[in-house]
Amino acid sequence: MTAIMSHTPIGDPALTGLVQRLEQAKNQLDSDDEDFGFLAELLRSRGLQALVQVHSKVNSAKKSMQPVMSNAEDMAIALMKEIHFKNIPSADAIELFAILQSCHLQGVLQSHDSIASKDFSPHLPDIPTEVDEDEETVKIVQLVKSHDPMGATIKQDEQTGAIVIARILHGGAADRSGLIHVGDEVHEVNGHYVVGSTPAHVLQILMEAEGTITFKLVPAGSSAHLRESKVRVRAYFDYDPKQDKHIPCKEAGLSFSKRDILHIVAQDDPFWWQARREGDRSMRAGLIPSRQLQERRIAAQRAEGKAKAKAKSPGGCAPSSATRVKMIHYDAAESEEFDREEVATYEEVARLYPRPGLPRPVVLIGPPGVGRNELKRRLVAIDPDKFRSPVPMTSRPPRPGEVDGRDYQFVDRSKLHELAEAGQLVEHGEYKGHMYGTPLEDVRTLVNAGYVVIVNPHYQALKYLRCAELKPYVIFIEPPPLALLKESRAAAHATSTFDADTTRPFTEEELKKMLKSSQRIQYHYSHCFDEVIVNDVLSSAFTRLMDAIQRLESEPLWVPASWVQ
Ligand SMILES: Nc1ncnc2c1ncn2[C@@H]1O[C@H](COP(=O)(O)OP(=O)(O)OP(=O)(O)O)[C@@H](O)[C@H]1O
Repeated sequence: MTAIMSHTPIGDPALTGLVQRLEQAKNQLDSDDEDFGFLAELLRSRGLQALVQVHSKVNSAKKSMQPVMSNAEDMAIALMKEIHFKNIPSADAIELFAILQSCHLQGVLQSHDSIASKDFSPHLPDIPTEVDEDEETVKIVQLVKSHDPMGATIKQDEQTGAIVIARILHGGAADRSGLIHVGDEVHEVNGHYVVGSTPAHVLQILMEAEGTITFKLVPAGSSAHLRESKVRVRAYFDYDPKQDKHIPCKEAGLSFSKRDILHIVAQDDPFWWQARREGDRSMRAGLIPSRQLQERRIAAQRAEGKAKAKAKSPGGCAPSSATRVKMIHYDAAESEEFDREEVATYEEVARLYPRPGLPRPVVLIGPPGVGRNELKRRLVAIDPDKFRSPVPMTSRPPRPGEVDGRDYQFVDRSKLHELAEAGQLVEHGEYKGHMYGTPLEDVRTLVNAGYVVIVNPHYQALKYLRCAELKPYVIFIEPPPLALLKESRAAAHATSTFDADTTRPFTEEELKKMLKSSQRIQYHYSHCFDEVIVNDVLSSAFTRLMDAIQRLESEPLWVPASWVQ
């Protein structure tokens, strides 16, 4: 009540008016003093006044409001990097790092950037005033034709024969107009009546049109509004829509290369997803084959490969189909261990930020003899307080000078068997009647103690190591081409690892074997690799490895989405 009587000045005229009206109403209405008091207090409250002020400011500035940047997210990452590399960051810097790292702030920055990079112009000319008599059921939409296609595909409805909008590409001209929806019937394009004609005819009109294109559309019963998904995937194959005979519209396709990160914006069509290349702020999404479609294609390619191999088989007597397919790519003897059934198309990914005190283990994969041990040894030697490698177990007795726990953990064969049975060994094997193995638990212990764990297991160990718990960074160490491989190994007097009992150089045959094995591993496991380092000149390969580890500690990197959720 007192609040009404005491006239504290109110800045906003609308609020002042409301308070005055309230006073008048109070005299006319038979209502509770308490209610009026409450309302008056609310209208005079500083909070509401501030809100109204902000609203008025935003309203008046609306026309001139322009985003100053569209890469706030990149800036935040750059800032985080800068803080990370500071020797002794201040408490404020550490707090800022934590704020920038929070997923909520990242979400806000991401939304800001998408809004900021949207271009809502160009301005369209006025819509013609003459419209159909049945104007309630017809809408006229104008789009400006530019180098960007209209951002929609059309098809002929199988039942009615009408030309309808088949899909709207996210961010394309049609999507941005907000006026065209899936299922809308196209009646006219630039004054050409197209009811009863074919999609090809409509496309012809569109191609010939210049400047503004005017559509007369009958809206779909329920407009299927598109909601943009947040899914990111890593592609495991190259795709060129121009080479794809089955894509509904080649111009609407999105080309990409193996390992590209794609932002999937729509998955409503089981065969054709819509996607943008991550970081590509271009307006329009493009069509890409869905996972289901791509898996079918790979299966069909394999079946075709099998059939061809069968046809070629001498004397018409084909070997077992599984072996035959392997022989197309490799010699069968060495391929038995590969899992032929795995079809890598897309993997859902998310960004993983470096976790202070919990470094990701580094897994070096590669063909035998390529130099993984050498690289690991150099890392541990350069900084033993930072890099550690688990000590393997063996069932063989210690040799003179060998120390238990330093060179090997000397254990009973039964212990190694037990761990192997329980799937608790990263890798294990038999050599000259003795068992060897690296316990998974030892990797865990070192990671939790804050060490950057370096392991160089057999590629099949990826099955155990590549998991959400350990979140490893997998680097494939690749041999250089044969000439350079021969030259570099000879110059360094490299010792062959193919024969453990002698210290002789690699033979040419062994180097060729290394290259072949490298191709095989890459063919089957490249979807597990985060990076490939060519071990040509040892010192450069080592520098690249150190750079990779530094990135790992300072940058958010893409990992399987399940590791982050
Ligand atoms: N870039 C290089 N140039 C010259 N020599 C190299 C290079 N990388 C490694 N070597 C040498 O090649 C030999 C084999 O390397 P290393 O033992 O590290 O192979 P590896 O990949 O661990 O093999 P395996 O998996 O069979 O144990 C060693 O003598 C090593 O010093």
